[in-house]
Amino acid sequence: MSLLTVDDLSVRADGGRALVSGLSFRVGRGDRLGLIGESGSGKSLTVLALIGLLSPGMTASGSVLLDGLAVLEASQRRLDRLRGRSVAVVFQEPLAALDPLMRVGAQVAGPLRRHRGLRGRALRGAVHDALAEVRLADTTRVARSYPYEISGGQRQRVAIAMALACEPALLIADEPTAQLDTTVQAEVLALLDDLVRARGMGLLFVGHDLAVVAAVTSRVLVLKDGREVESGTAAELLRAPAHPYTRDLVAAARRLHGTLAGLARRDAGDGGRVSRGPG
Ligand SMILES: Nc1ncnc2c1ncn2[C@@H]1O[C@H](COP(=O)(O)OP(=O)(O)OP(=O)(O)O)[C@@H](O)[C@H]1O
Repeated sequence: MSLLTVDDLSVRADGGRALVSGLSFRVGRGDRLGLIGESGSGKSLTVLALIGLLSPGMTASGSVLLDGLAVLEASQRRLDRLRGRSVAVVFQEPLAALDPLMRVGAQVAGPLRRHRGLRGRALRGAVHDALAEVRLADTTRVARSYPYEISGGQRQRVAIAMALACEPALLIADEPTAQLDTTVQAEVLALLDDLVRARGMGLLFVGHDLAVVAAVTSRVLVLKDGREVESGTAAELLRAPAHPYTRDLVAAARRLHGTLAGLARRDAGDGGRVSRGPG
């Protein structure tokens, strides 16, 4: 059974025109789907609709089945249970997920305590393990730090550790590396790639940069003005984009990263592992 099945999803503001229109896609365990589009194309509204977090005044129609739950019709209580357990989201800005006044270790401990019932020494050990798993060196120092005392890349690693703490079946990553500089971005992408593979999770990766999205996903859906304009394997879209808009995205990615040769090499042979740099 598919983990996430989206059928004819549309999102409207106050009954006005559709901001997202007729989207359909599926993500199964171990699948990696990219959702790509320029600013304002409807990526964030789609993500919010999938997890039942659209703001008041926005309405979604169609159907979203996430781990067996019909999200658009679900009660708040069922949605609360779903988030964290079946699906976790990593957003662009890690500070949105972190409390600025709380030490990092206490924040990572929160979901581990709630979802896994851990306490005392076992909980401290699990916090250490969660921080080590996202390749943070000196986990003791990081755990004692406040979010503003660590770097942007370290904060995003902490946000990923919190998202993974409840062992979700599906990870949604909404432009998780957009705020990071190129080297750190490549490290965080490689980390996500490894974690998703190791845990056999489904991944929905949202972004505006085709080189980045293609580096961690196998299929890509291109969104423009809230509609799908094209979809296919990442390699197909990079080599032979059919829609003019996709061609623009490929051209933009080439300009940004100089060359897509690294990705082409990956697709040709080294088992789909993410290259250490997006270009
Ligand atoms: N609460 C809202 N009320 C009305 N319109 C909205 C609301 N939120 C988003 N929109 C509009 O819906 C469209 C899609 O927005 P969305 O935030 O999903 O785009 P996006 O692709 O995620 O862009 P970005 O990459 O800049 O985050 C935009 O035209 C936006 O102005």
